[in-house]
Amino acid sequence: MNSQSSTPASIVIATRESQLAMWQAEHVQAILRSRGHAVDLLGMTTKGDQILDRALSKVGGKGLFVKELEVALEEGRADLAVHSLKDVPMELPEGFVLACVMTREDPRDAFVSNQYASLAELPQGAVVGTSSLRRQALLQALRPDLHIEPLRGNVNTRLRKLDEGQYDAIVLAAAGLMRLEMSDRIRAKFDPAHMLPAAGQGALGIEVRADRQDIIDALAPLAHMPTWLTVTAERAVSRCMGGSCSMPLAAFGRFEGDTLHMDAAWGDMEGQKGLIRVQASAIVTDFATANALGEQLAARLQAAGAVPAAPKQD
Ligand SMILES: NCc1[nH]cc(CCC(=O)O)c1CC(=O)O
Repeated sequence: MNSQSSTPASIVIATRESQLAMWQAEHVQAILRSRGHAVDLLGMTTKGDQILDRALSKVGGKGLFVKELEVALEEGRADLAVHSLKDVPMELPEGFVLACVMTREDPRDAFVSNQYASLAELPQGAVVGTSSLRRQALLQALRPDLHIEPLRGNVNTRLRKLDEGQYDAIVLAAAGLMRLEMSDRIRAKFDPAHMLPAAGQGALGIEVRADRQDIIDALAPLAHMPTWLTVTAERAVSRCMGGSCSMPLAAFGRFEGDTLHMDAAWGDMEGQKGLIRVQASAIVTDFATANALGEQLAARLQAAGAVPAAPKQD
């Protein structure tokens, strides 16, 4: 397909149909409309069945949901996809790029419970729901007495399971609850110093085909550079650790002037090394310095005993 560089007549956003995904797509739709673009949504039902074999074999990466949207981009049925950056694999499949990263919502994790106001108030041996290995490792370091039980599903499903009484508390990203106007469910926000967020948590990234310069140009004004640089450093930690959702890994950065202060944590799945935490700071002004800082954090994690997953060949 030819590379296009004119202003697009109308822009189509591919989106999953969960409430959070729809909110995120509509958010980008509203911003683009306010900038004078005509924007439509292409809602896509669940994974698998809509993926054509041809395209499936071409696209790599992890999340099936992300893949499905990429197929729509590849086939030209849509122009962009909005993702929670936390769910986007560290390496996009060939032919796709992040056109921009937008302003970050609250990056913290939220403590959600119908009986207890905070983690500290949970009784000994209370049951906390999360399927995130990162949250599990960090919670266990804070409160070794807690019973962590798996909790899957979208945000609404997880809240329903809490309300049914299966857990004393659950941990969710504050950003998701705030976007869905369910901040009233948040009993406490964790201090990132205790519950270090996942790389990219709370930030939205917009994925496009690398050859769609017209869309990349249209999205340029939506970029928030401090967020983009911060999540670039966070994602570099993850990439260097071979991170995926099957590794308990946290990476979080915040700017103070030009200096990006970073924290990272890695949890030992076998439990022997416990939780390894490192810090580093550097002046970050571009993607190269952001990546270098993330790589330094990953090197420090490994020097302290963290074990990266099988290296990627590139
Ligand atoms: N893994 C699911 C997911 N992906 C993004 C968010 C929340 C929004 C965000 O972090 O941007 C959530 C829910 C959660 O972790 O509680």
